[in-house]
Amino acid sequence: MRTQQALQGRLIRQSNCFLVLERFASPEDCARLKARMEALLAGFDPKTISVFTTKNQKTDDYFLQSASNISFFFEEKAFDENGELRQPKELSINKVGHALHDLDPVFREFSRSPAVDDVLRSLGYKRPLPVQSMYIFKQPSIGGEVRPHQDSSFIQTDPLTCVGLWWALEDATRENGCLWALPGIHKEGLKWRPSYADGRVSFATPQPTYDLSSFVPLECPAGTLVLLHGENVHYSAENTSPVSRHSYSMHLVESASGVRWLPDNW
Ligand SMILES: O=C(O)CCC(=O)C(=O)O
Ligand SMILES: [Fe+2]
Repeated sequence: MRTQQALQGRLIRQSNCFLVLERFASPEDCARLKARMEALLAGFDPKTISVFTTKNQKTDDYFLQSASNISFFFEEKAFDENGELRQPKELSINKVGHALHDLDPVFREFSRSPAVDDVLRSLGYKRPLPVQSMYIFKQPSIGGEVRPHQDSSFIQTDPLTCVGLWWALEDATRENGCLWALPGIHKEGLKWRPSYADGRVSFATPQPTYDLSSFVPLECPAGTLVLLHGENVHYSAENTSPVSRHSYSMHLVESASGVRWLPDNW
């Protein structure tokens, strides 16, 4: 099974810039990660409020510091007009990130498993280095969209080596906000990168717009691993359905010699 996954994995970098591998994670893996996230959420005090949206990306300190923390971001639509949560905190969080793969033992074990390592080696990575991870909830009815983007815009090395690993922990469908990807776009290179002002990352420069009719839906059952080339453009729509769409994703770069981490990355 592993070899088969590894061989399929090699194809992605040469062809469509994404690959969907069903049954990569077992039902037990998915249940373990979901239960762990439930426990982390139970210990979270919702007084720490930071909203995550990709509409007009902000860089407050809570967001910036989340690179090396387990931080909680609310859905934009989680609050009523008085600023109070409309639903329990468990159904109000957009995502948790961005160092689960390092700081949490359960996510760490999953993220650094031999199966993950096999896939990365099959893609040609010699010293794959995880740089960020996140758990996205796509909450029922209020799960926010993630606008079309390339992961390499935010995670840059010279040469570019970012790759995204995205796991469906619940079935992902068009109704609950599955990923959509643009086949072949990685061949056109990196389209946009954040600018930097006063030593801070800024999303002020306009991002490219894409014709959404050219994207393909990556609908998949729980347990599926989706591999995304760093220059692939992908997005996910708002979840207006009554069903959540939990996922876990991790972004990695090559850290072998000859590859330089750009110092102005977020
Ligand atoms: O899960 C989503 O909706 C988007 C995730 C994403 O953009 C990523 O993992 O790179
Ligand atoms: Fe992404």
